[in-house]
Amino acid sequence: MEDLITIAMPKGRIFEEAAELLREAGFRLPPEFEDSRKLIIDVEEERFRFILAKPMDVPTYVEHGVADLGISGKDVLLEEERDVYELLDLKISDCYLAVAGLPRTKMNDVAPKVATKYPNLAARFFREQGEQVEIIKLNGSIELAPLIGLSDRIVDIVSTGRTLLENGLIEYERIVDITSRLIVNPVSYRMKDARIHELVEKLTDVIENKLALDRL
Ligand SMILES: Nc1ncnc2c1ncn2[C@@H]1O[C@H](COP(=O)(O)OP(=O)(O)OP(=O)(O)O)[C@@H](O)[C@H]1O
Ligand SMILES: O=P(O)(O)OC[C@H]1O[C@H](OP(=O)(O)OP(=O)(O)O)[C@H](O)[C@@H]1O
Repeated sequence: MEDLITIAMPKGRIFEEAAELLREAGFRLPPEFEDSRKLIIDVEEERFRFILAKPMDVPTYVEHGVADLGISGKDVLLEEERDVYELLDLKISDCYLAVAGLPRTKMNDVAPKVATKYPNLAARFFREQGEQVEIIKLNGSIELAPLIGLSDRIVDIVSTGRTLLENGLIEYERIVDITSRLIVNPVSYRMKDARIHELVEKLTDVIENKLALDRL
């Protein structure tokens, strides 16, 4: 279908908030949308197709054009640096990225080690600070690394701060605030501009209304 719009959705913790936002913007998503194990979900009467991907892979699908749009954490966009445009800050799933470690410790002078799920972002951050570090890529439980001597520091997401606290770690530096973004493939943006603009306008209204309510 020529004017079908495909949206890459991140499975996991962003998914429900993103689905709620889409419903509020008028999408008639099927009731089983949030519970399904299907990876492709068509909402035919609205000519939208959703594909469900790992959060870190969403920009890849959008860059390659197999998805026109995608929803992605800013952390993922900063790590992946894919050729996509960022259209809208959805203001959901907020958290931040920080440098953390054991209290009262200095980074090893000779070969400081930093464990993270975000190797590109972390390397860039320390390079910009003029610090040479060795990056150790992990896939989860990042807070474990300084506790057992794998690294001097970590670069990881902080949300409530509970994981740091319960593991006796402290934050040394806040790197960047994170929210989820709507991203678009540059070609789709030109070819399907009317439908994409319509969607962006609806989402913008919902986000602004929510912000106005929060301010009350
Ligand atoms: N406390 C948090 N921890 C991690 N990510 C968070 C948090 N709060 C919001 N986020 C957002 O959610 C996204 C990660 O979602 P999720 O944890 O489902 O994916 P994931 O890291 O690929 O998970 P996993 O590897 O455990 O399957 C991040 O990219 C970030 O933008
Ligand atoms: O500040 P908090 O509210 O404690 O949240 C932050 C923690 O949540 C994430 O881990 P996740 O739960 O995704 O598990 P993981 O270690 O397997 O990535 C993140 O990597 C932190 O460890």
